[in-house]
Amino acid sequence: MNAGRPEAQAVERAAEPRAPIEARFDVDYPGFRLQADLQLPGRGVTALFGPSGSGKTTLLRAIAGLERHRGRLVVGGECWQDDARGLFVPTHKRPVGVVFQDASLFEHLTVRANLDFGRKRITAADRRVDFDAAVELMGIAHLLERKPAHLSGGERQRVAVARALLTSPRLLLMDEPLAALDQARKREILPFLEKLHAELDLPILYVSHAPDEVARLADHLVLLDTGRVVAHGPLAELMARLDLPTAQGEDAGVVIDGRVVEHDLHYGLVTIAFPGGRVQVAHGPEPVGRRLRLQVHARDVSVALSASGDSSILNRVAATVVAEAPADTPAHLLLRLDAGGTPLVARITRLSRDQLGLVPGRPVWAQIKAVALLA
Ligand SMILES: Nc1ncnc2c1ncn2[C@@H]1O[C@H](COP(=O)(O)OP(=O)(O)OP(=O)(O)O)[C@@H](O)[C@H]1O
Repeated sequence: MNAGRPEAQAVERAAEPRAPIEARFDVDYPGFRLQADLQLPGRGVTALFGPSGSGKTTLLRAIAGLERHRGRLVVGGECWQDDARGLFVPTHKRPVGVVFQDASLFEHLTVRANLDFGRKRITAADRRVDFDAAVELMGIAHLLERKPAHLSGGERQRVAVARALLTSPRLLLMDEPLAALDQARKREILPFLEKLHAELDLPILYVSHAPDEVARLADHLVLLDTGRVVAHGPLAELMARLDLPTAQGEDAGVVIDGRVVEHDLHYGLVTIAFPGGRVQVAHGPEPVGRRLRLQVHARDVSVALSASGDSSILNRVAATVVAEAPADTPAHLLLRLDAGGTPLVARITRLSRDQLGLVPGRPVWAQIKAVALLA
């Protein structure tokens, strides 16, 4: 173990802007074509999101170099593939960590030996993630002497993530790492992935078709459909777009990054502020100043013309109607609202729209029935 070694660095916490990831690929399978030309942020979590068969895994594997397709790829300023120059860095030479749906650990080795396998793939000089730090980050210290057969699904995935980190990657690729887990295991591992995100300055590409995971973990979103990039950009911006498939269905809604500003111990509420407003939600342990992500579903937002407090709905935010779009039933529509710079989406009936005259430019009050705290 590297405990106490002065040169061992737990994490990289560089504050300087990171070179973006440039990925251009043209994949031609019989009956399926993927064309992507993306510039992705060099830090944070980018989710590749889309329906089954849209090309998420194909794109991830092309980036890992597991399959060779036509394209160009630059990560952290290093070119890993450039067809124009005949350059293709083979996958085992790329500083990339990959975590798949099934943890694919060596069953005959202990957790410690599995982790050592990851660590020994690179020379001491190239090591940027310390053994103890990776173990601590994934909360697996108590599992080190066990064999994988004696781990739960969530624990296996945490070991797989730690093993990937110990290869000191410049990029972490995760292909539906939670898909094989039940809801309880998923809930167990999500906080570790959040910690990974918060503490490591390592860009992560995360394939998922679960909207709740994406809302919770992603900063940036790439929406794929039948091999095409439908849209990509910051998560909050894309979730508020009415013209994208994400605006439809039960999970439609916005994510808002806010900050805890006050606790009301008497009523057990915590106030979270964001540009343009504040909401109160059931009290949690989060200290004042803590940044939190909120999710507000379109189905939980209604619209009123006055700020009448004559209702049990606690959270009302002044907003302006920006635009409307069809919803999933002919009776409903989606309204995009602007609450002092923070977008909200409301799913209301067409009848209400006409009765209240909710046209673009109209000042309104957004009544928020429920707010989910995501992190
Ligand atoms: N090696 C291959 N040869 C031929 N076709 C392939 C190959 N790999 C994937 N495909 C096809 O490419 C398309 C995209 O598959 P891909 O696995 O990338 O989708 P996905 O978005 O990750 O789907 P899912 O969410 O179901 O995992 C599919 O139609 C699939 O059948």
